[in-house]
Amino acid sequence: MNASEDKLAPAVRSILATARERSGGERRLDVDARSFPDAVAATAAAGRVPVVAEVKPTSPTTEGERTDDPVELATEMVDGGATALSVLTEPEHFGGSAENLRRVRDAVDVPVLRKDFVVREAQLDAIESDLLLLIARFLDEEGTDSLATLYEAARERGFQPLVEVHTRAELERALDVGAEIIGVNNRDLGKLEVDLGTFERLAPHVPEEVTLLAESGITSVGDVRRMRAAGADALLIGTAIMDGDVEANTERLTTVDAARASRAGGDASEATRTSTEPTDTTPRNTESTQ
Ligand SMILES: O=C(O)c1ccccc1NCC(=O)[C@H](O)[C@H](O)COP(=O)(O)O
Repeated sequence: MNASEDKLAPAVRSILATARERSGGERRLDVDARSFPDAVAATAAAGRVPVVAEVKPTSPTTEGERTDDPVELATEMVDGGATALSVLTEPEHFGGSAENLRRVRDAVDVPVLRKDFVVREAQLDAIESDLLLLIARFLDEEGTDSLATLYEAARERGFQPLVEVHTRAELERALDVGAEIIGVNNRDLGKLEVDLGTFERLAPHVPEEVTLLAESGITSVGDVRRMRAAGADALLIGTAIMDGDVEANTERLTTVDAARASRAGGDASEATRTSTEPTDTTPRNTESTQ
């Protein structure tokens, strides 16, 4: 175990160990991806909040497992207004599978994210998807490929890489490889605690041209407003959608009156706020780091 792995929650260490062992695909993929930035722009233009709804049967922080057919759940999410879907493919800790992703992507026409823990190039070829998650914290470590290598390899295959970060240093690494889609995970993989302030601290350091997602811990209409006010182009929501009526939950969280505010203090392209509620669009302290 290396020093940075030692700081991970036991469940996450186990996820990473399993991910390292996983085999890759048999042939190099060539993906014709559905554009995520275009889908986000279309949703925003229609006056709704762009949400990536996650098919997440279970997780280390969830009690029990949802065993509904993933295709039914995915269809309900799209009917509820989801801009894109995230499908867990990690089997042991999240109850996912590559087959779930294949079936969901065949059944819907929105972009679909492969939500897995990819650490080596060959693993990119396991299954087609539109978006592909690369978690900065897990890469550039012993036994993994570098973020730069995986980012380029994913792009060459036609994937749209979503680079996930949690700290300022990880954000800089994402920007260094030229990431065009970045997700700030509010969940700390060390303690598995959620703090929406993570997104608020990092968002001012993200250039406007990047498509920026706020991930994890978004449970209420108030949280949606808070993340949009901090500059989120889109929100990745799992638990709050999976818990109960999936279509109604998705609709509730996508129809919030919450235009995105500028991340750098200037005018954001879609910041045509109609809400009468006071909203903080002040630029954040650019000195703050994590
Ligand atoms: O969700 C977990 O318990 C978890 C534990 C360990 C590593 C990753 C984990 N989640 C992965 C995710 O990124 C979330 O599923 C996703 O951001 C949605 O989060 P939420 O809306 O809080 O379910």
